[in-house]
This record gives sequence, structure tokens and C-alpha cells, in this order.
Amino acid sequence: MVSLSMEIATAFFSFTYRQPKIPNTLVPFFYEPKLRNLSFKTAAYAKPMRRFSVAAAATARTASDDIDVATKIPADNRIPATIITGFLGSGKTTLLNYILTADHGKRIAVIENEYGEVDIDGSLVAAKTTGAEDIVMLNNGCLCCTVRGDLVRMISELVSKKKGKFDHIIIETTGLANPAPIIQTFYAEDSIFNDVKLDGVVTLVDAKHAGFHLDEVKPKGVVNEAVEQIAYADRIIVNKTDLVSDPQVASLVERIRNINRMAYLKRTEFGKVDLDYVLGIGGFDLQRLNFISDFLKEFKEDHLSVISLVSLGAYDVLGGYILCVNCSLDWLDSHSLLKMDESSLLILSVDRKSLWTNSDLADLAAFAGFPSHIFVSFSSLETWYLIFGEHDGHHSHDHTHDPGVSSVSIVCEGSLDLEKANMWLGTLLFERSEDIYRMKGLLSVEGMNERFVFQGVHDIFQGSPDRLWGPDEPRMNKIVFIGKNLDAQELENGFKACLI
Ligand SMILES: Nc1nc2c(ncn2[C@@H]2O[C@H](COP(=O)(O)OP(=O)(O)OP(=O)(O)O)[C@@H](O)[C@H]2O)c(=O)[nH]1
Repeated sequence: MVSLSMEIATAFFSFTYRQPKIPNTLVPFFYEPKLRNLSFKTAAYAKPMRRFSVAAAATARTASDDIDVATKIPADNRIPATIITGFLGSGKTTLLNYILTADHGKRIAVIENEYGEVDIDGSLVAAKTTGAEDIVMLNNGCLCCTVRGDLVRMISELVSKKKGKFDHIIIETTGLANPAPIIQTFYAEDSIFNDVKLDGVVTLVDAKHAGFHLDEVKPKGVVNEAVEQIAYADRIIVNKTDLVSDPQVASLVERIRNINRMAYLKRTEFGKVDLDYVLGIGGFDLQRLNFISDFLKEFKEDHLSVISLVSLGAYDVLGGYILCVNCSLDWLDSHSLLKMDESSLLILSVDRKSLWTNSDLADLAAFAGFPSHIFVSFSSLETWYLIFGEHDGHHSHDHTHDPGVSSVSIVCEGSLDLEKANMWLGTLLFERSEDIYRMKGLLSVEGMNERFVFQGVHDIFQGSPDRLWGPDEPRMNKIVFIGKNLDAQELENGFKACLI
């Protein structure tokens, strides 16, 4: 396996290294949008309409790099990390539990990020003490925005204190995470990049409710997380297929394919997939190349006016109808861009430190006249990300969550009158199930010796007794609602009215 990917890596390297020298500096990129004419000028005399600044910290590559590349590629012993993402309630924790309890012989460290300040998922990860080496919770914000620094610290800490004690890291994002900034963390932070490699992004899609969230029209500047999560996936799991008919699944799959045609896709119930589908995806080098190749064949058939633009040998292999812009863009010539149209593909092989914002990409795409087909690779040997179709590329890089979506947490001691609680929740779901995306709770029910755990995703609700309350354990209720237009006071009053 290692030798195979080394071969591929070598092959790919030997292609990609056949490039013009890329300067190790900031490279400005100028163009005149109206003319659809790209000219490269030096900063001294250019009159830029808009500037792309690419913080290209790429290693300078010279012709001599072509020589004996094989000997220069060190074995990649970094710890693989998998990001499990997917919209609220799509089945991330279910998949995680399935992985942790499965027989794969891997020692896994888990980082769980929850939306809402009350930790319920931590309690629901069944294998806390068995399958996982370590479970760390990140509850004070969303990984993709406020707690990105915490993720960096946490991974660095795991590596420095526990290296050798685990083989894989799994990060479960919140259901409202935009994976892009999380992915970028793996490339942009040296403290992570040197020890940890992103193995893949696994996205769960709720077969019953995904359509609703994909359709949601967000306010301007607000990201649709459900779309982003699919767009950035390496592996897609269409989960909960037991809740819908085959034609409904087929139509959802078609929808997903319009967002991301590159990812592998499987249909499942309760996240039951072969583990090698989600862990150790690692062969992005070869697989990705083959995949891109397959994708491009398909693309070529669908779009007759595919252009013929090849700058690098590697991409010759793929059929010669894509433009590859590598890192600094400085060798991109006007001739190439002029040939692009709506059916063209732009492949950006972006060095991990070239922190392009999506609006940079969108501007470039708009200028080049092909707003929806951009591949982004964060480095020539790493995973390719396809921003495609429904993804409009116009959101800001540090995205804004929908301000209408919030979480309400209630924590209080006491025991619930089961009948009253049933009535209250039943009515709430009957009236508000569209707005209540997610509900989770650990409840103390009068007369019950066990904790009662419940979960809800829109109108689907389930609950069951969990472990026994400890003899001295305070009977605390914890409940979290995530959804649209939630009235915290009303929810709290309703809940408290059910207490004995
Ligand atoms: N019917 C059905 N229910 C499922 C399936 N997979 C998961 N569930 C249930 O869906 C609910 C949500 O599952 P979770 O695994 O907690 O979803 P999640 O994505 O981790 O949720 P958040 O972390 O809140 O975003 C739970 O009640 C699961 O038991 C499935 O394939 N079919």
C-alpha cells in the first residue's frame, strides 16, 4: 500500500515538478475584467482593476527537482485525521460510535465539537471507555469559526503528549460547520501539518431531511452549511435510507451529484459502512487522479465545448482539457484564460499556505467566465476539492452562520412528570418541527431509575433509558434545541412546567 502510493506520488511529482520556477514571494496577479484579456505585468507599470494576492510560500521548485524525485519523497508517517461532518442529526455520532466499536485494530483519538454549550454528545458516544483512546470535547463554539484555535491547540497537545498512543484522529464537527476552514487548518498550521495529515472528509447526509436544508435560501453573505458539507466531501454517506423511498433517495443522490461529483457515495442505515470507506482513505493521490480523470471524461461528454488547455504534463494524462493554475498563478497566460468559457474547468493547485479566500476564487471564476467549475487542491499531492454546481463560491471565507439559527440549552435539577413532558414535546413538535432542526436531551423522569436519553431531528423523535443514575448523582436534566427562530424563554418555561 505504501509502496503503491509512493509510486503514484512519484509519478505525480515527476509531472508536477515540471513547472516553471515558482517564486517564494507574494505574487500579485493583475487583470482587466472588461476586456476578458489577461495581461501579466510587473507591479511597476500595471494598472490593476483588481488584485489577487496569493501568499505563495511554495517551496521554490527548479528544474533540478525533476531529477530523481523518487529519492526525495520521504515516507509520510504523519497521523491521519478524518473529519466527520454532515448537517444536524444526519448521523455523525451514530457513525462515530459504529467506528469506535468496530474491530479495526486502530487506536482512535476523537475530537467532538458540539453546537450548544451543553455536552450531550459526549455522553452519547457509547464507546467512550472502550473504542477510543481519548475523547475531547470542544463545546464553546463552532470549530469552523470561534474555536479553530482550540482545535490547533488540541491536536498539537494530542500529538505532543500522546504520540504513539493513537493511530488516527477523528474530528466530529457540529452539524452547522462549514468544513472549508477546518480543512484549511490542516494545511495552514505548521504545528498540525508537520504531524498530522488530513485523511479525508466524510459527510453524512440525512436522506429524509437533507433536501429541506439544501433548499434553504440563506440571507446574503450567509453560508448554506448543508451545501458546503457536501461540496467538500471525499466520502458521502446518504444515511437514514430506511426513512424514505428508493425514488426519494435517487432524487437526493442526483441533487448531491450536482454539488459534488467527485466524492464516492454510499447509501446506508445507521451509518453502517465498511470502515475502509471512511478511514485510511489516504490514497488521495492516485485515487484522486483517477477520479479526476473519470470525472473529466464524464464532464467532457456532458459539455461539448471543453477547451484544450494543458500546461503541465500531469494533466496531459487526464485528457488535456483543463487549465491548471499552480500556486502563484504567475505563469498563467492570457491566451489560456481567453479560451475559457462556461464549460471550462479551472484547476487551482493551491499551495497550503496560499490562503485564497473563496471570494478570490469567485472573482477569478467570474472573470474567466465560468462561475461554477473550479477544482481546488491544497497541494499537488493532497486531496482535491471540487467547488461545483450549486456552490456559488460567494460566501466569505470566515463564514457567517445563519443568525436565525440558534441553540437553546436548558439545564435544571428535578424530575419530570412523564405525561406532562410527553404532551409538551408532542405539541412542540407538532407545531414547530420544521423549525426545530435538532433536539437532544438527558432527562430525569420521576419513578425511573435510569437516565432517559432522547433525540429528535425535525419530526422524528426517539428516546430510551440509558444508564442508572448514580446513588449520589444529582438528577440533572440537560436539553438542547437547535433550530430557527427559537424562543429561549418560551422553551424553558414549557420545560420547567413539566417538572414535578
Ligand atoms: N431511522 C434512522 N435513524 C437514524 C439513522 N442514523 C442515525 N439515526 C438516528 O438519528 C438521530 C441523530 O443521529 P446522530 O448520530 O446523533 O446525528 P448527528 O449528526 O451526530 O447529530 P448532531 O451531532 O446533533 O448534528 C439519532 O436518534 C440516531 O439514532 C438511520 O440510518 N435511520
